[in-house]
Amino acid sequence: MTTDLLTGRELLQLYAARTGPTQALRGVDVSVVSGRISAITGPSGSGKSTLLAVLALRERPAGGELRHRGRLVSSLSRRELQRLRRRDIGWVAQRPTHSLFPQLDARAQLTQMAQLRRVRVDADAALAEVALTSRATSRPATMSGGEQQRLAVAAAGVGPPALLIADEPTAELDDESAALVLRLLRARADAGSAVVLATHDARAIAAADTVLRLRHGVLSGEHAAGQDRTVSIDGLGRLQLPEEALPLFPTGRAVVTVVNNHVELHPPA
Ligand SMILES: Nc1ncnc2c1ncn2[C@@H]1O[C@H](COP(=O)(O)OP(=O)(O)OP(=O)(O)O)[C@@H](O)[C@H]1O
Repeated sequence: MTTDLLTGRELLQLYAARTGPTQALRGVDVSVVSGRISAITGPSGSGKSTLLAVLALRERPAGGELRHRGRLVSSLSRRELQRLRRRDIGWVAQRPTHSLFPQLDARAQLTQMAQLRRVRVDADAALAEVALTSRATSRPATMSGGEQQRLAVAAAGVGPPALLIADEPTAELDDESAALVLRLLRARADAGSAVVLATHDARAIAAADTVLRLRHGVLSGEHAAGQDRTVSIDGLGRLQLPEEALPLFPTGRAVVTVVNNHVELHPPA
């Protein structure tokens, strides 16, 4: 089943900085679809983690409109938001220990998550899925970074949740661990979760159904696997060219020709 779980229009996020407000998101339109993996990619500081935090309902956007199953998120009460975050949204932080309970062993991480979400989990099967059977009674602090990451993804995926969000889930992983994590994310998407990743990792990008590219807080491109890339054009007609096209326009100017039903851009002669 593929349906829009979240839709964001003109999302804006600002942070206070010493030099004045930083615009981390500057008018992002995005749809998050159940049953699919979306990868958000882009250079460091382009707004990936910020967009994840907004989509995970952990941060309120400073502007724009975010809808969850058609309802305006800004109209939800604090209690409704808390309930959604606890029951429906799995979150894997950039540092996996930030999304794990430090005092619980690996098996208890999964059963605790199941209790919070009011679902059942076969914890041993879930640990086996990420090759952590031998670590069932280990706490996060005694596990390697890769094991912590696999555990964090397994715990976030209990349910499965309607929305599963992971910030750089494969960045520090060797190929074998990355494949396990990506397989688990695919299994959760197949079970109905909308999966959203922020990633620089070519392995994760290749595993996604849709890739969104952010640059300077603006969505500069989007493409679904096997399809042409599309870019957003805002109400004023502005678009961002793909990064690889920029060297064609070293002066920052282009000659624009509208030809029948398409537009051509050339460097000035
Ligand atoms: N809490 C905050 N306070 C102030 N500025 C912030 C905060 N969080 C993010 N920013 C700024 O917002 C912009 C976007 O940051 P964000 O972390 O979303 O980027 P990113 O693409 O995830 O980067 P990275 O790949 O390095 O994790 C950056 O300029 C960053 O410095």
